[in-house]
Amino acid sequence: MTVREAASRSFVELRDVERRYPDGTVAVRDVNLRIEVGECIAVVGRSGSGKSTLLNILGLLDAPSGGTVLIDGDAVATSADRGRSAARASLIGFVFQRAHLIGGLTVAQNVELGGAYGRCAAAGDRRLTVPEALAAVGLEHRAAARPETLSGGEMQRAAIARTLVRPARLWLADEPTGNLDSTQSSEVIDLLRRTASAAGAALVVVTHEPEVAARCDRVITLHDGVVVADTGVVPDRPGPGEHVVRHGAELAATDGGAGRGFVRAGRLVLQVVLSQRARARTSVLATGVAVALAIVSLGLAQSAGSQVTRMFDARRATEVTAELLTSEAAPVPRWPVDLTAVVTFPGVEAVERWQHHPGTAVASGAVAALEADVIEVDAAPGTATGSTIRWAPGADRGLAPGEVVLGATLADRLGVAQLSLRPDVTIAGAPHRVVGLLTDSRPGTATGSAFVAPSALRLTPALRSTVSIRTSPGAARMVAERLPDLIDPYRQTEMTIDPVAGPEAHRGELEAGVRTSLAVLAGVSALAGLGAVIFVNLLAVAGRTPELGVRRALGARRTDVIALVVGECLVLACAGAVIGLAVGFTAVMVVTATAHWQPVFDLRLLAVPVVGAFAFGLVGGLPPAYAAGRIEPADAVRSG
Ligand SMILES: Nc1ncnc2c1ncn2[C@@H]1O[C@H](COP(=O)(O)OP(=O)(O)OP(=O)(O)O)[C@@H](O)[C@H]1O
Repeated sequence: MTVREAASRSFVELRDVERRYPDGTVAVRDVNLRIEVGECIAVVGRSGSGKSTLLNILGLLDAPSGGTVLIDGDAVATSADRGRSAARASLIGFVFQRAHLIGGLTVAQNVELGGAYGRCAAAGDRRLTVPEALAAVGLEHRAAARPETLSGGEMQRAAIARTLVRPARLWLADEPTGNLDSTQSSEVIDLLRRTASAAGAALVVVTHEPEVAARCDRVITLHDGVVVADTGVVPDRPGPGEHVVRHGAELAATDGGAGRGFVRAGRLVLQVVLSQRARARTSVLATGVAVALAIVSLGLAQSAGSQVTRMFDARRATEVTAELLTSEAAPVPRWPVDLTAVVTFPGVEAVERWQHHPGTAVASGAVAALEADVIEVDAAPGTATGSTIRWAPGADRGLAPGEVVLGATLADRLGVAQLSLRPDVTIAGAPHRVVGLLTDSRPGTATGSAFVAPSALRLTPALRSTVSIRTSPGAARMVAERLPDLIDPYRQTEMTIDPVAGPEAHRGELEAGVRTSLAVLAGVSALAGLGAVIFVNLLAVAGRTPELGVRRALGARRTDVIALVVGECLVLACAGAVIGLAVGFTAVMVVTATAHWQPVFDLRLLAVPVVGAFAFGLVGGLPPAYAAGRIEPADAVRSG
């Protein structure tokens, strides 16, 4: 560009500008204007005449549907959002009717936000630091105050300070005194004029108030979207070459690089998170509950699974039962069953052999004769079978010849259930003293049988023997495999060995069932939490439309707003995940301790909060971020 071109060029130029809204309303048309640096212009007109629309086009919040807007010779108004955002950040300052300060941030933080999205600097850049800007508007004593505690005039002064920390050279004020009384109104307009002039900026004020318009150098009147009067240009201003603004690619170099941008974005995220306590609490809570539920479900799945395993090991892998059958034709095995080899086999802890003599005559004083199953047992029943015996007072808890332990049912039938009376019964014609009652027996319902020590009684032939073996944990399978050789090396008897029939298969099935159902519970709770997080964040974004609009007006690109919302969601999700992890592990400890289970902590569970934080932050943050990215700044600042 030649010096001549620069000299003949206006700072802002509108050529045949038109704005037609999608519903067909033509808000402004045929607007041709030139604005020079240093001018103070009032835009007046009846309600609906197009003043705000014109201001939004000048402020690059809205794009014209026809015509050209040149700022410093660049047609930025019709460029893509990214270019308009960058130009907004570097050139434009807004003072809105309602100040649009962000609640939850302090006045100083609000002012600081004015420079937060600036990616470029002007030569001779006159922007102020936050304390300087606050001092310039007389608000240094309210730096730490919340915006909601300021008076209307103070709010507008804070909004002016927010513009002073920007390198803005086109200041746009939409009804800046609309909510103020006449004294405050004059003060604010004078302050605006003074500070805009000191910043070397042009000031355009939309107003309904004639007193405000009277304080400006030039008045433009709109009627039905058309400029019907313009009092002209005041020549007392810096020359167009005096402020050369560098923007676009050339200015990106002054951005400070990706690292600084990241730190700046992080600070903005933290500001929002800390300022929106209620939303932060709800969001953290939803993530925390979901992560805790997932941890509890998965943690308990492991503990419960291992509990199932141990129960199986404890109950099943320590027991072996062998049934030995002979036939009536050859009731006595030719090779005598010898349990010595079984008793001394490694891992065997106790052996108990029952020889069943069915249909043996049993009688008592009260009952003449019954046929019952008489079982010869080496010692007292219960060493390996876990049978429960109620012993008679003074009995030595063993069976000697001439003594009998009666099954509780049989004792009832014989009318000898009163052990204290030391009853006698007759078995196969021989008298026996009842020394105990068998009330429960795991290998079968033996409460109808009578137990005697091996003796010379003339009993019916034993066609069935049961050998019950208790082993050390885990040895049952090996004992079962070797049992036929140990008991009956020549295979004289028919033998069934129970159980140890692949308990791992059932165990694995059961364990998998427990794990699957709890994993489904974990998944459902995670989805419910995610839904809650998305809902809360969408609500939060909807409530923040004016705030996000202000950020956009201050130069934030769509991607900045999206990154801000996703960043906030990530921070909240991380906080929730940490809390969820702590609560989840505590709950697993409490539940397992209460249920006397062995707690199982798989380090892989630590992945749950990490994955949870990312899933809740990113997946939960994307829908609200998308909604935030779609906010149109022009509509958003109007809606506030
Ligand atoms: N987003 C929109 N969609 C459709 N029509 C719109 C939209 N925004 C504004 N308008 C219409 O465009 C016209 C100009 O509106 P604008 O807000 O610019 O006027 P204004 O002079 O600023 O009014 P006021 O002084 O009441 O704020 C009005 O008829 C308005 O209803």
